[in-house]
Amino acid sequence: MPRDRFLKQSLGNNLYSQISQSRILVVGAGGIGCELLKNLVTTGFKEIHVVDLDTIDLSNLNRQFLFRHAHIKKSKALVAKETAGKFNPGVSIEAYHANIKDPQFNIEWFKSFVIVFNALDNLDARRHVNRMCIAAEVPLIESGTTGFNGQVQPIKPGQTQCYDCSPKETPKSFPVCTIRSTPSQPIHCIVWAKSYLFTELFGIGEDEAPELDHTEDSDNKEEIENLRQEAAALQKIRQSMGSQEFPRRVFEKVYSEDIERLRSMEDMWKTRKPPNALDYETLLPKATEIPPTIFQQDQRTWTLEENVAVFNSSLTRLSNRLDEAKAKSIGNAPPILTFDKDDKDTLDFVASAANLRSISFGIETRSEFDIKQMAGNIIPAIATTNATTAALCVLQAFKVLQGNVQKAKMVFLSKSVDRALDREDLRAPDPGCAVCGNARATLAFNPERATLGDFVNEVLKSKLGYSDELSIQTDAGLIYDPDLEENLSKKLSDLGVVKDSFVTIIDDDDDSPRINLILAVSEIDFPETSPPVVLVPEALQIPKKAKPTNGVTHSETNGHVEPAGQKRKRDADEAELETDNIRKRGKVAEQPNGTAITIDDDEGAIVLD
Ligand SMILES: Nc1ncnc2c1ncn2[C@@H]1O[C@H](COP(=O)(O)OP(=O)(O)OP(=O)(O)O)[C@@H](O)[C@H]1O
Ligand SMILES: [Zn+2]
Repeated sequence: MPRDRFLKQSLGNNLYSQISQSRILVVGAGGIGCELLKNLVTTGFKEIHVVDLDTIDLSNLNRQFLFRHAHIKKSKALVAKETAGKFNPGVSIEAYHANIKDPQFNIEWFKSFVIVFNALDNLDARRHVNRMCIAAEVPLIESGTTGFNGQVQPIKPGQTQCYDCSPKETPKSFPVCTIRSTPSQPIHCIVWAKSYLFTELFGIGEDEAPELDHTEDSDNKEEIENLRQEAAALQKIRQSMGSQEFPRRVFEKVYSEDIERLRSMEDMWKTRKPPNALDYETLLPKATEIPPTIFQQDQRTWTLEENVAVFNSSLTRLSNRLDEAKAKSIGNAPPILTFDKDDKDTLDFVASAANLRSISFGIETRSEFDIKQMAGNIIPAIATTNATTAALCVLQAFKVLQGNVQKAKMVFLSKSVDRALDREDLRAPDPGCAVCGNARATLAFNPERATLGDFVNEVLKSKLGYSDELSIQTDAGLIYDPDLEENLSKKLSDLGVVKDSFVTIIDDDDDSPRINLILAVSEIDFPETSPPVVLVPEALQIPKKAKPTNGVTHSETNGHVEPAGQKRKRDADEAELETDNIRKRGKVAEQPNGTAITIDDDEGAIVLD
């Protein structure tokens, strides 16, 4: 078949046959996932499993090209299987419309794959797959994109850093006082409009908003109390929703009264510019003259009066919607509205309310288009970035599959004039990493018989030589330490140690503790004569904890060690090519600046750097 002939030519016989026998997993069938599936299918992988929990949305169609309009609301995984399957009739795709964290995807299942690809969009799922791959000792190709930036990280358990070896940024939240009293940037006003004003008027209140960080509350007790009273007053105004007076009352409350109150707190403005109250009466005549089409002009910043016009009109539209919802609602829970960047009424309200607050505080205003990006925390997804990143994932996977993990690289894609692609050597695992800096084994036990005492005394102390200073943690919490002796007589199964969960043994010895031991739990039907609990493997060497190396980790490349992150020009050997041989075998075109080499020989290899 011609397809296979060309694949064999371009990949070489060995890699080709390895690829065609590899059972692989793709987690996520979104932006990167669609591109990846297409690449994997056309590269000759024959058994691909794909998991995605979501259904197809209209906004996915511009880049998730395996999906069409008719597929909206259908399962991403199932439609991706159908469409990508057609690219190569020889492929078998197994699709799961499910969360990768579901118990059916246990360590045994992960072990059945030769390699796993992450094409996810959130930290939590990425961390989970990383942990499962480490436990199952399966290589993982981790990837992600934001706008023009992309990143690929090959992870080989035990040999390279895992996803959790380096700290990750958690989503940004803002102290509540910055948002409610002392904004200084447009984003502060946008968060105020979206998470405070919108939810107080149409939702269930600000306390649920993830963008608001209440940790500083205890330092500002008095101001927090004032803010609570402000919110309570707004709740009263909410009761007049639907009346002609409603927009005026909201406006005057938040842009006049509340601002005057803030202004009167002189201490607050010693080092900052105080805000100015806005006067509804003076603004209204001009605002009423603004044509109603103003809110369609979302690419330019609106004037003060234009913002007032959009504020009034969106407030009326949203009030009417809430009224209609109330008329239709059954049961006790009052209907609410939630902000959605694609819901024009809610966006109009948030954009105009944020801009009015910005004007009051002397902060620059933004166009509705910009506010949409910021309020939805969206950096636009770019199809080209996803496509390039997915291609890089496959190229890195080749190296891992060929056993050349020392040649695999962390690859960065960016919008740069000089160099769109950059790479870094993979680093050695961080000994202090909570996920991979641990010893691992399997804990097998008989749920009918095994007690915590059997486990602690027979296995941990007798066989592995732990001292009394140890504690045991399950996914649900602490089940043993020297103060929890009463648990020793309880069955492991009654303490939450269940199949497919994890148990962590922490050595609390002061002098030279061992690294944590993470046990993946499996239940086995033991014969009556065998011990009720065993570890696999039984003889386990658990190293002592090493002192972290202050972030200066080293990576091994071709047998020599060099500081991670230090860039070195790739030589031909590293590019998996013997320059001389290539020159003899095929055409080598070296670009004048020496940065790119293109090889085109009879075996079809093309390498670009
Ligand atoms: N726990 C999980 N289990 C399975 N699939 C997941 C899980 N978490 C996220 N996903 C999937 O990962 C994919 C990530 O794709 P992508 O980043 O393109 O996001 P999207 O939701 O499709 O698009 P956008 O967020 O840009 O609107 C999504 O299809 C999402 O459903
Ligand atoms: Zn790690």
